[in-house]
Amino acid sequence: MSKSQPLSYSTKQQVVLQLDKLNKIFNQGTPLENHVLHDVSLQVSRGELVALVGTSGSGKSTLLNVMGLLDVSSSGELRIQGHLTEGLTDPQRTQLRSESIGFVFQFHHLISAFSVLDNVLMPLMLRYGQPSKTQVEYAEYLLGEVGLTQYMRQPTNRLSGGQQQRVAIARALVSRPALILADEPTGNLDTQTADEVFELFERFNVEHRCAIVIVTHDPRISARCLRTIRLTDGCIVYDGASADLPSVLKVAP
Ligand SMILES: Nc1ncnc2c1ncn2[C@@H]1O[C@H](COP(=O)(O)OP(=O)(O)OP(=O)(O)O)[C@@H](O)[C@H]1O
Repeated sequence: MSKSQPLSYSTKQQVVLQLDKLNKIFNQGTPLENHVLHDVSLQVSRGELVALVGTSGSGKSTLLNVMGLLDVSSSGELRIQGHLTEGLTDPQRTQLRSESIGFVFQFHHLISAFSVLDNVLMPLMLRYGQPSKTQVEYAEYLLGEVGLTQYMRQPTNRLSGGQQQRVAIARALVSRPALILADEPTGNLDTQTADEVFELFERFNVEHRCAIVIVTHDPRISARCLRTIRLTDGCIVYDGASADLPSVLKVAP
């Protein structure tokens, strides 16, 4: 699978993410062994907006990292857009990740010395080198969509936390990924800014039909996702409509 050879998955593929009996054991076989994810099975389809919730240490970030090919599982199967990921080489995993997945983290990970526009273009520059005119225009369009046209040429460190998170969302979308993985993207924002940022996720979820999995401790945010997956000690204890989540499982954080 060379850099110039796109992966041959069907764009009609509706299941974007499929996990089958996935386990993650840190420090396996040592006295520090820590079995964090236990037989996690789930599917996420195109256009779904899913909240991933659970108490601190329940394994949410670990699961998100494995889903995003940032970490490997210890056993089980993970498919991204139909591609079985076990057995892929590192370059193949990188290619699949950059073609299929956009990431938004709590602390945005922007490069402060670069302009807002260059930060958004970064995934494309890493993949293709110099971005094309069409790609630059799309990045500019996305910055318009997140309300940052006037800041495009400024370094990101001049922006507020909410504005920086908007840049991170535009950056996650610039490759037109089928899947967005967001780890507490509103965690360090005030309530109003968190709501505004989440509204962007909602909008892009509808307009671009990307699947979004969002780790959150905020019950207001998870309630606005149609589906909630709840982890307890690395096991899925609930996967269904957010509206039907039993109140005993709603307890924050
Ligand atoms: N690299 C690692 N090596 C060993 N153990 C790890 C590693 N990363 C995470 N863990 C352990 O995995 C468990 C789950 O951590 P994780 O960060 O996934 O939880 P979380 O649900 O995201 O927590 P939080 O809500 O506090 O972010 C914890 O016991 C943590 O100590």
